[in-house]
Amino acid sequence: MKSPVRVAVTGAAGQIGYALLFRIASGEMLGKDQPVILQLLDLPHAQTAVKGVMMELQDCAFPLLAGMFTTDNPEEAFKDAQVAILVGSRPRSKGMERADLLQANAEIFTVQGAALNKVADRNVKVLVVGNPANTNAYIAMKSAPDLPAKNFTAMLRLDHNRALSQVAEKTGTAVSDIEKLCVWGNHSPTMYADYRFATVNGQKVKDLINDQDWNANVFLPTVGKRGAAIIEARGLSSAASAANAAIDHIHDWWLGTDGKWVTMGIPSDGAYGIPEETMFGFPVTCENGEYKLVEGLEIDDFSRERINITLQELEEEKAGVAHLL
Ligand SMILES: NC(=O)C1=CN([C@@H]2O[C@H](COP(=O)(O)OP(=O)(O)OC[C@H]3O[C@@H](n4cnc5c(N)ncnc54)[C@H](O)[C@@H]3O)[C@@H](O)[C@H]2O)C=CC1
Ligand SMILES: O=C([O-])CC(=O)C(=O)O
Repeated sequence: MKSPVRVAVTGAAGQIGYALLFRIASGEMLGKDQPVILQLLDLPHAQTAVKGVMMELQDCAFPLLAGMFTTDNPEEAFKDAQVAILVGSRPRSKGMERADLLQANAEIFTVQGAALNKVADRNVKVLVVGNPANTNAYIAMKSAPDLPAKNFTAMLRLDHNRALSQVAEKTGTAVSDIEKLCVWGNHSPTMYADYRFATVNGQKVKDLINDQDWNANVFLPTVGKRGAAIIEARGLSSAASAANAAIDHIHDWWLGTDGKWVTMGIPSDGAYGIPEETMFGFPVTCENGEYKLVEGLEIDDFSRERINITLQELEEEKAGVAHLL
């Protein structure tokens, strides 16, 4: 039996938490032979609700759930954590712009970055889900100077999965057969989902679709505004699909992708003209617990324009929180 992995999850009482914790405990994230200890964080007023979720986790009798606790203290929640999924933040409500969220959430991520810096396992894999995810991840990274910057990532996987499904529907193919798709930039409507390199059963997706008008005017807006469409329809932001994307992101980072491309928000090393440290969605492959940037892709004029738009938004978000760092 492997020794348990400590997984910290913030916002444990929230709707993403409810869709996420059971799947972590059942082994879908780190493998069906990997015991886990859940270290849950939420605000003081939410502790009773987290205890209710823990009662349900207990009632599932998951063989891989080796322990769990809840706390409102980040330094307790992140103690020795090997995986930290930072979900807790204020979600966007109907009519609210993401920029409005920036300020309120920035403060949360300076505190949590500092706590990770102090108490987490030195190889902790951090995934920021709470919006604005890229900038929150950047803040956490900058607040944790003693941890390697590469340990901090932001969730672009939901955009990636949304793009996969749209491409599969358009081409009448199976999502599982599509390879080499990626999403560049910010987790926001400016993200640039890019199927120029994608293949399905060896055929080029670009040739199968062969419709730049659909790309620019249907595909990109559909993927980019999907979160808002779900809020409009449900009255609540995406939760199950977001939790699923978080599982995919950590699963692939931990267990590898067998050479397949996935999208992760990672601190830039300067590649593709993205300034160093910018938390940016890039195509990566994962192996031996590390992600690796897919390098050397050609960036055409349309792509450069789209990448610049999402980069500019990230630079503005970064400037908006500079006084906190
Ligand atoms: N990156 C992505 O693709 C996606 C990100 N999101 C974001 O995920 C976040 C969470 O969404 P939901 O679970 O739907 O929200 P929710 O409101 O249902 O749950 C948030 C939870 O976080 C807790 N919380 C707030 N501040 C906290 C703090 N400082 N420390 C610990 N816990 C704290 C709240 O008490 C609450 O239990 C939102 O920011 C949302 O916008 C949602 C969907 C996709
Ligand atoms: O749009 C939102 O606020 C929630 C979110 O991040 C998404 O569904 O992509």
